[in-house]
Amino acid sequence: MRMTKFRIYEIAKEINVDSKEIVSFLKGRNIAVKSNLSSVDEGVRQTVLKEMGRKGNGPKAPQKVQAPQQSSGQPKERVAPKAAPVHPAQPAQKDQQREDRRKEGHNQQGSQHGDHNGHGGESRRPDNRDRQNSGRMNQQNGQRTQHNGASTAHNDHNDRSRGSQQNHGRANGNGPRHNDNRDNRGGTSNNRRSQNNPRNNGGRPQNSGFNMNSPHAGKDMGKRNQNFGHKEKKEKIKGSYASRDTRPLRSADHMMKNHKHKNNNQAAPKKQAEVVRPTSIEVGESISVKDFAKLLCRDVNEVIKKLFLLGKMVTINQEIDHETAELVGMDFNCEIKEPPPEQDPTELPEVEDDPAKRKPRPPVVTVMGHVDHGKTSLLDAIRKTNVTAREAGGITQHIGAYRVICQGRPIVFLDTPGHEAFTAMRARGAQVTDIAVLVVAADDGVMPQTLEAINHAKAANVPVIVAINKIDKEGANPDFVMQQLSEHGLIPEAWGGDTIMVPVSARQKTGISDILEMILLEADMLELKANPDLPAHGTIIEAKLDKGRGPVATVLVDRGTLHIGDSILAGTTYGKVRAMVNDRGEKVKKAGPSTPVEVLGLNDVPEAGDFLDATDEHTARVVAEKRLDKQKMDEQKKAKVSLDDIFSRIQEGEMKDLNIVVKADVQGTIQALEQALTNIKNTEVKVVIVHSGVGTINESDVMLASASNALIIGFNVRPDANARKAAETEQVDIRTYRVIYDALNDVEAAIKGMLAPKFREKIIGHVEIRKVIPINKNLIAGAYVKDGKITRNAKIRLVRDGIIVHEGELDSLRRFKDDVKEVAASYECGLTLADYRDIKEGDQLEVYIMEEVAAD
Ligand SMILES: Nc1nc2c(ncn2[C@@H]2O[C@H](COP(=O)(O)OP(=O)(O)OP(=O)(O)O)[C@@H](O)[C@H]2O)c(=O)[nH]1
Repeated sequence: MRMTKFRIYEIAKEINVDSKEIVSFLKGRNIAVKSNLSSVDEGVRQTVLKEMGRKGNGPKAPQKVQAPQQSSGQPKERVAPKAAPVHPAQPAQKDQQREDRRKEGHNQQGSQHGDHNGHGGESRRPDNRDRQNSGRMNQQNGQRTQHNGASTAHNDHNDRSRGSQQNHGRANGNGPRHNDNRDNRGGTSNNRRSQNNPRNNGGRPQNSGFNMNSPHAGKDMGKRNQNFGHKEKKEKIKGSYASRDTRPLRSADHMMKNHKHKNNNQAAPKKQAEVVRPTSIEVGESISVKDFAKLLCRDVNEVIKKLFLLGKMVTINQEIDHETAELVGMDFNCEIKEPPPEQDPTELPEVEDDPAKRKPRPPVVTVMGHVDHGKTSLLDAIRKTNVTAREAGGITQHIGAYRVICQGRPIVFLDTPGHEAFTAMRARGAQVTDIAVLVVAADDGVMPQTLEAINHAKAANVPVIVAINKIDKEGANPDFVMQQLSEHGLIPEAWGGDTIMVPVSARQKTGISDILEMILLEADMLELKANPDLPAHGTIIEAKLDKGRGPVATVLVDRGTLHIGDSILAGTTYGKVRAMVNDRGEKVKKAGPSTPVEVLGLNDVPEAGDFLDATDEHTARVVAEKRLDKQKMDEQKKAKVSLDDIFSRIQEGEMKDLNIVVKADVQGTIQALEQALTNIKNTEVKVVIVHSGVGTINESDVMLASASNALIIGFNVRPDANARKAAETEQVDIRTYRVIYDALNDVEAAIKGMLAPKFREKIIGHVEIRKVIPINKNLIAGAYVKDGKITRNAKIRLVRDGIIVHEGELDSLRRFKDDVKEVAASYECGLTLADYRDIKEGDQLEVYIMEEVAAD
């Protein structure tokens, strides 16, 4: 910015002292000045104003004003104080003085203003000093000002009249007397008003200040033109705020003028400071031209012009899109940014987790395996040998997870063996397990649940370490187990694969430290790390309502550190950590990464698998409430993948893989089905068999399907009661078939979007055959309705040991000797099946109807 220079004589006028006095004052301070024409910078000027201003404003000042060289000859506009910033204290005083004097002068002059106006019209622009002192002059000149055309009084008169005009301008509308004099102010007054007092013209900047209502309008024009000359000069000298750059800033202009009006001397430099415009702004998808201009700090017309040049004809209230705003922004050297995405009210803002600040953390292990292969025994063996023995005074306590120490390093074990808890957790989106230990009994080998466990671990992408248990037993054959596992993709390291397999005996506690060492080795490979210095984030492992303690949740912290007193949010619950208890029943004050602790202080019982976060109290409560609202809404529309909506989900791009769990009565069928299903070709979707097995569809299948968002296809098999219940709560679609072709057709049709079933099967009850009585040639079944009901018209499915042996209809249904339409739960009945006689005691009947599905 160009440095503003001030002439000595200008400063002298400003503070009513002799220029020579200033020259000598400056010389005395070793500031090189030659004469009153020398110029000084703002700093020097401020010094002079400060040091000499007091003197200048003293009682001597009025006399100074009358000095001839100051009241005539010099182009006073050049020293117009608007351009010259002064010490802030002074103008305020001056303003006050001026206001007082204005009142006095005004009272004295009364209506005579009009008479003086003719002179005033030809007068020059007043300088600041004149205006400042005009009140005084009015007082001083007293009678003299009443003589029209008196040449000696002319200047004074002009000065005085301008002084009063200015004050009128400020006070305009405040009283009838001021209004009376409105016209008298003529061009000069209007000119000044237009520059100095936007309030007088409704805040609109006017260039002319020409008052059309004035009876002197014509005269005013002329005067205005003259005054323009002055004004232009002044603008040139000052690099004025009225320049092109600043003019569009109407509101800022307005403010400046108001400000100026109060303090003429301060205006110009401030004005320049306010012109600073943003170099970047945020604009959403669209914005109105008006708002855009406001953000840019530009006049709306400027923006419209730019848009016009871009070929867009828009009006002030019209919306422009982000891209257009970007183009305009470029022209104005302003970057147009996208606003940050809106925060999901049910989620906490992401915490910055700098990988460089992460520190190694202990691994979290889950033990899985087939029933009775020794999962619990292994967990007990590990706990006993590594917790109670090594950590004195510890009374192990079941909190859902525990820590053991091996080679001085902790390992965390989840207490619930089996893949059920693991998968249930995963179904909720939480994956706390780093490593899975698969227990396989050396005397039993790979069993159905072993395979399930393998598939669960694979689906979760968790590395598996195999514990070949019960090696102490007679008939134990670890090699055979290894071979079996190899067939299912787990090839032992000893055979060139990458699966660690450790022979152990949970009963004799052998191989325990080996397996722990292997866990640590695997953990090292995984490079498990977490930053302990962040706000805590963890997963709820277990939660219950304790009579004495209220909601108690076991949390496994996975990042950050949880402290007593932290405000926490867990699923839809929230609260403050009141107390924490570790797996040895000790009270702790903090819990870092991979530390399981019981947490007290939540307002309700969260669910296992919920995430826990430490955050501020308000956020915890608000987010929990929002989650509760969302949960309610979601429950209404929650649905897992079902054959019926596969197509629409493919269309929406939601589904790339169609995950299927296949269960069948014999292994051969599974293979055939798997092959046929994976052969279904579609460009958008790929069929993935996440698990397959022989036997009844069980709860574990449902949980795996839920976790993998899969559907279950059963071939000649049925879901058991637990599976049915789980499928209902987890909203898993189970489809059962008796002909491979039907199954393939359905899947294919669903993928192609052609599956439009008009009927859907609805199971209405379950009946157990308790006795089979042959009467004549018929076989009558004495049956008991276990749940729901059986109706005469219903269809039935005869299931023996989880396998469907017949599907058909009833021939008759009786209670005692009467034919009945239906028999309710807990009643006995007699029934015969249409065209089927192979009924045995213990057979189960699944009773169902085909329900019409409402068209979408
Ligand atoms: N001989 C021998 N028996 C064992 C060993 N480990 C476990 N057992 C026995 O095997 C049986 C089943 O052991 P659990 O630990 O209950 O097996 P699990 O896998 O937890 O069983 P579920 O909880 O029913 O799934 C028990 O009778 C144990 O005593 C072992 O290393 N050697």
